[in-house]
Amino acid sequence: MRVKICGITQPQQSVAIANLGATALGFICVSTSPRYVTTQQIRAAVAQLPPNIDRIGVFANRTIAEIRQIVMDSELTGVQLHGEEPPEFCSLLRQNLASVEIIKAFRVRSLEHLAQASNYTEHIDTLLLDAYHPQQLGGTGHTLDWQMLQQFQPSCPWLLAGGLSPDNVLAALNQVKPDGIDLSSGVELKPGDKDLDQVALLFEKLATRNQGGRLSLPNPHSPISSP
Ligand SMILES: O=C(O)c1ccccc1NCC(=O)[C@H](O)[C@H](O)COP(=O)(O)O
Repeated sequence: MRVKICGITQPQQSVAIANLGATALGFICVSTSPRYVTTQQIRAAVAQLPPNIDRIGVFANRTIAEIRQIVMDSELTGVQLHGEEPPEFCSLLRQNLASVEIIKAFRVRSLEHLAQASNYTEHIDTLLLDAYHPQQLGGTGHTLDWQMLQQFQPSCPWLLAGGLSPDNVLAALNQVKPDGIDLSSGVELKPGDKDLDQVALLFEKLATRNQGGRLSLPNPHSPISSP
């Protein structure tokens, strides 16, 4: 299963978190976030990473030209759209960023709202479901209604986000069957400063579950993901 740890700001933490088992790291390119990082900071954070770790830039309501520039300058392998980007925008971005994973974050307000996710699946690589908050775009620490997601089976891979932590991740995965998970504030000391003990605990918990025999699903864009 993919495990993305988001909101990395410190180079030494990015390597440590990859070594603990993360398959993807997220870098917040939204300037209003307390986890915001510049292109220079991302470059420093990804410089020592093994090539199989996905490097995802998180954007909200930016232009294609702006996203493309940051992707190129920061050597990102994926883009996560966390704003109000419509399906047509995702499609155009995909055409402009060949072989870069396009993840559309959906901040779920209700079951009716969740139904709109199907409008995106043919234009993106991966969906991410996150908690809705009227003032915050992400990193809220709020969980989704997992019961509501029990039947959620989109036609593309999807990641579960929103308030996950070592304490609740197994309960979430008992109810919901995503292709991967995304965590930020649940493994933090303070915004942008990850708690490596909590990250280690997360992977210990996930390992107990993996002993049950589930196979890992790699990112199809990863250079070493082919059989
Ligand atoms: O984390 C932020 O500060 C942020 C700001 C603006 C847009 C998106 C942001 N985070 C996106 C993520 O992928 C987080 O990991 C996701 O929202 C889950 O966060 P959390 O509930 O803290 O685990």
